[in-house]
Amino acid sequence: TKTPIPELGVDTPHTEELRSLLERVNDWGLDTFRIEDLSGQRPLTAITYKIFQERQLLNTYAIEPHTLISYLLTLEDHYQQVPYHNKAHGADVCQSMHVLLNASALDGVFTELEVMSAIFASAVHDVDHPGVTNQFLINTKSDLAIMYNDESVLENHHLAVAFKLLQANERNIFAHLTAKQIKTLRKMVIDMVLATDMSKHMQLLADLKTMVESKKVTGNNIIMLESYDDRIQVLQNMIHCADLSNPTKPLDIYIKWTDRIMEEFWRQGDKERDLGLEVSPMCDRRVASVEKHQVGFIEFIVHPLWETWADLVYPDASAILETLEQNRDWYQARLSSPSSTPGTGNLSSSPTNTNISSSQHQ
Ligand SMILES: COc1ccc(C2=NN(C(C)C)C(=O)[C@@H]3CC=CC[C@H]23)cc1C#CC(=O)NCc1ccccc1
Ligand SMILES: [Mg+2]
Ligand SMILES: [Zn+2]
Repeated sequence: TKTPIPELGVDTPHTEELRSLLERVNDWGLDTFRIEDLSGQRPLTAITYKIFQERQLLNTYAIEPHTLISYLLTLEDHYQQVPYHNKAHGADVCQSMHVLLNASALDGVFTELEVMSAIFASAVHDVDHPGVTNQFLINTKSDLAIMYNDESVLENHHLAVAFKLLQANERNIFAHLTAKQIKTLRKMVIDMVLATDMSKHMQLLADLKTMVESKKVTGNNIIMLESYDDRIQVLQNMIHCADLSNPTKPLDIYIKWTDRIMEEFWRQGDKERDLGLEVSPMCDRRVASVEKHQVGFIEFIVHPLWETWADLVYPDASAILETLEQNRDWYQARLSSPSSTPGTGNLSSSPTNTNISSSQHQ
């Protein structure tokens, strides 16, 4: 005798439009911002519920729809209202992960349980993010840094919150899994979310490159992964790619994510300045040397990762890599040519105090 669940899992007057947008849940570049508006500010619940249905996970694991909705709504409410690391980012990484899992080179490679672990991990991966970096939490001797001894502080916290929320019976979506299945799921989710700590990036990428060099495939180009280490390594790189996927999306969407992360970095810089701490790189809104950071972020972090991922699942991620390179070229062209705005002269040789506001992105 519970209240009936709305068709799309969330209460909205835009059912028709939201339904047709969610039909495109398998496509790269789905507009998460539009889903946020049409779902009554419930992008994470709407998208994750759709993906669980799409993959038949409710049937496979006897998950009660009410229980899934109850968990997702509570999870979503535990994402903080910060500029970037909010519920829309959680929804975006979850949907990006869902698309990456569909690569034909990975067809039949992962079990249903591994797939559910990956979708769950991406949905929860930044829950209760306070909008500041691990280094900031460590520098300010925060309770979280004390709790986790300065090691992957945020990522440990996201995991603890996500699993804590499962302890209520009405939210325990894994109630009908066997003890062995829960043990496997828990370990894989922990390994994936911990891999989203950027301090693990270089090691993850090095291991992925080694795997690509020694890649073994079946007759129809499907990747063979024998050990747990190989399987979790691919899933860790997959969630890391999803977490670093903003620059691979359509430019208008990429720019919106960039505006959000910069505002979040700049607010951290404001806090550091107020606390008399040294302002972190990328975090000073007064010295936003955007061009240097932007090129650095894509050139040294995002492109090397996606180039290697595109090798692993060749040719499934080629269009994604192409969009990334187009977006990079667009930014570089803008930053090296004289800006249309009078008085700023040639940006690339401009004083570092050139502050490219988001309005100039258009
Ligand atoms: C979406 O853009 C981003 C999205 C995410 C991040 C992250 N950075 N980091 C580290 C590398 C500092 C994290 O640990 C975060 C947490 C986990 C994963 C990655 C996150 C950075 C950017 C950027 C930029 C960047 O330079 N734009 C500069 C720029 C400004 C205006 C116009 C164009 C470009
Ligand atoms: Mg994170
Ligand atoms: Zn994230």
